[in-house]
Amino acid sequence: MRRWNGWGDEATEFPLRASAVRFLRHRIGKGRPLADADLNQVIESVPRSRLPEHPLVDRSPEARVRHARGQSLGDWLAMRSGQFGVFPDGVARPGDSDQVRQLLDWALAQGAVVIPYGGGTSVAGHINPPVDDRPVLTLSLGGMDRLLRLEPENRLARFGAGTPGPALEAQLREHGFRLGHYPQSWELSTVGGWVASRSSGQQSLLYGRIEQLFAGARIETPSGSWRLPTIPASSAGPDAREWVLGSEGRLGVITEVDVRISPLPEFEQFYVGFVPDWDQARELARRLAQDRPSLSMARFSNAEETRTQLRLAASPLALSALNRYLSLRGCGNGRCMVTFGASGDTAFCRAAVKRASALVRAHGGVMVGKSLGKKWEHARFRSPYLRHGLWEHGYAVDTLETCVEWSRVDDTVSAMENAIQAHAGEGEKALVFTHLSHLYPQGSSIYTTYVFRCSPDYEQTRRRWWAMKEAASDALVACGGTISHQHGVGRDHRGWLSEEKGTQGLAALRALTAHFDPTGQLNPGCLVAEEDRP
Ligand SMILES: Cc1cc2nc3c(=O)[nH]c(=O)nc-3n(C[C@H](O)[C@H](O)[C@H](O)COP(=O)(O)OP(=O)(O)OC[C@H]3O[C@@H](n4cnc5c(N)ncnc54)[C@H](O)[C@@H]3O)c2cc1C
Repeated sequence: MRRWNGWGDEATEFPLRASAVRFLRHRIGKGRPLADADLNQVIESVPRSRLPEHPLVDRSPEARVRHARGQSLGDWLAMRSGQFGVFPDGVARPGDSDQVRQLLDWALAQGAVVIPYGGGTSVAGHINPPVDDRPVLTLSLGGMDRLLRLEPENRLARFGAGTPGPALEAQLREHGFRLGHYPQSWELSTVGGWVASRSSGQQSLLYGRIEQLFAGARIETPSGSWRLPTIPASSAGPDAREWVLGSEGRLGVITEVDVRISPLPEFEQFYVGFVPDWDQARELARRLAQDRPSLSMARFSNAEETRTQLRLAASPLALSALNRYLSLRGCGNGRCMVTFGASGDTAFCRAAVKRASALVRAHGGVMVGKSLGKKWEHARFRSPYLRHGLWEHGYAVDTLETCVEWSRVDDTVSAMENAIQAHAGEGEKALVFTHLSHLYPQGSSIYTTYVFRCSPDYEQTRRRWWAMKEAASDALVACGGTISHQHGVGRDHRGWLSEEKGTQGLAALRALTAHFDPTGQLNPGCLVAEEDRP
């Protein structure tokens, strides 16, 4: 069963090793565990629903609790403390596009706010019901999780928008295909959510971001139904698919998604190497992005991330043997971990791996065999469970991400990390570390994680979290970065959108939402603010 107040399945744990707890205590102080609220108490606090009965709408308090929050740290603190603030008035679970149309028309007639809900894995406040005089209906697409059409010749597949990653890949695998879109939230996030929030998967180097995989859709909007055809390419004006990508539930409910698929790879393996320092790691990343040696993924951890990841994952004995070996091979304390993978035709992949390994060595580095690569593959979707292990020991964790040109990478990393550290709180420290993992010839995404110990109470912990997030967001935007490379805008990042879109761009975005949703009932406050409407 899915956890009501955290990540993933209740049966899956990721406890911290004793050596990892010692490491955290040494770096940021002894953790301060906070007491968790009880589900039954939270259920009792849910007010009466303001929606009338409907056969497809569940108004039970438990369903409303389970759909009230996403997965940002702010959401986590709200769920753990039991201080939710607002709950949706009902949760609808349609089984097909016609039922979505029916529910949307019904909700619009009730004057209700409608929040499209995929997997609820948003980390930017996308699906949180707003404080509103109108009732709120959360429209969960989870029942629409099937392969609807397959066109092998055209390498196209159509899915119900609520299909989560594992179900999507399993249905394609039966026919010898894959999508290849693997965000870390893959276990729970859905194909409709990926499109609506412009997601990027771990193997974007080969398969592309969701923009490259998204071919067409059916969308139920307040203004009517809309089918986006799967034309491979067109010069007939702006591409309407771009309006839907990143629309965050503001234009309509995506009910069916057409995606571009690939044959299952003949070969797929992941490898780990180390280079002596960050300058080498960043230059190697740039070289790989610009030479395009046909890898499917590549990730470059800075020295702090390398240290922390190995401390959390490896036994002290194995770690000290590895460190000794790396030091002997010229990768001392500043060592940075490089993870890369190749997928596809065997001969092609072997050549790509050979070339990438040679580049690691050319940057003073060393490859360490396949076992660490296998470990990465095994843990790639398990790491979100680490949040639980940290929380039990009194530590909170959050991430921030952006994308900048290569010439700005170093300044942006420093600005983000310093801003977080400077706002960790009086007498407090944060453990801050960064990696580059989505590479483009022009630049790279930057992904920064920060771990800090909780304050003595929830409110202080929340305030410190927001101070760090706000300062780092100001810093990354000041460096010319986007407020989000892959997590989207939601409600949490809205304040930083104008720097990227400009006055004209924002006005056009508002006009677009007003066209599809003239009465402002679809996910108001997400992406752009209501009061800013023309
Ligand atoms: C641990 C963790 C790791 C993550 N890793 C990644 C990562 O590697 N890459 C990445 O890109 N993101 C990542 N994310 C963020 C998140 O998973 C993505 O934004 C994902 O695309 C959201 O999908 P979802 O189905 O959960 O959508 P939801 O969270 O349910 O919704 C997100 C937004 O999309 C809208 N929406 C959802 N479905 C529809 C629909 N059918 N029609 C219209 N609007 C819809 C919602 O209204 C909302 O505005 C991560 C999140 C977590 C918690």
